[in-house]
Amino acid sequence: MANAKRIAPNILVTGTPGVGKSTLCQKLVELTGLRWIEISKVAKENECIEEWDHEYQCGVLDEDKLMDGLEDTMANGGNIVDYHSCEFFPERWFDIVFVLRVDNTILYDRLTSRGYIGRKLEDNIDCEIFQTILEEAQSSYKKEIVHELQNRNLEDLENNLQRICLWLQQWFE
Ligand SMILES: Nc1ncnc2c1ncn2[C@@H]1O[C@H](COP(=O)(O)OP(=O)(O)O)[C@@H](O)[C@H]1O
Repeated sequence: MANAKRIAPNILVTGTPGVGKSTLCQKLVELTGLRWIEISKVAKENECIEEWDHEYQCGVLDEDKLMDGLEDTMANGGNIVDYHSCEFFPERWFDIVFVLRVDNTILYDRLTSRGYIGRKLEDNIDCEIFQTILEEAQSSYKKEIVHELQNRNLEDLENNLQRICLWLQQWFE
């Protein structure tokens, strides 16, 4: 079994930028004590950025270097991985995958208040409208471990936290 040696499960939280991954992960860490792995941050700290994409104002990942660096941590389990893409992670790493979703009008407001404009703003809105990350997750992981979670407001957030904590409790049992 892929998770035979894990002391705790590995959770992937993914979705378009602005859907609320960091907010959810921060709360999950407080509730569960699991380790939060923010891929963008880890990539920067470990020099896993190959180049800078000027149009999108973001780094292009050296995926192989990043994966090698995370392998031992992931093998032990107990991690919540947070990233806006998911197809390049090894499938065996994750016990469950959550894809956060929001209505595009809500996402628009969140991204404009973050300072996104022009192409970067439009492409991220399109990414959500065309459910690109959900489809990416469904084609990269077993369908039964991929869960779509609406994350429009604080009530959704609360429900999502409860649902994930319940799943975790069952995993430990
Ligand atoms: N469930 C929610 N309800 C209302 N606002 C939220 C919710 N989740 C996140 N936000 C807000 O949306 C913005 C983007 O959230 P963030 O967690 O940074 O998203 P991501 O990590 O996916 O880019 C932040 O301003 C955050 O406060």
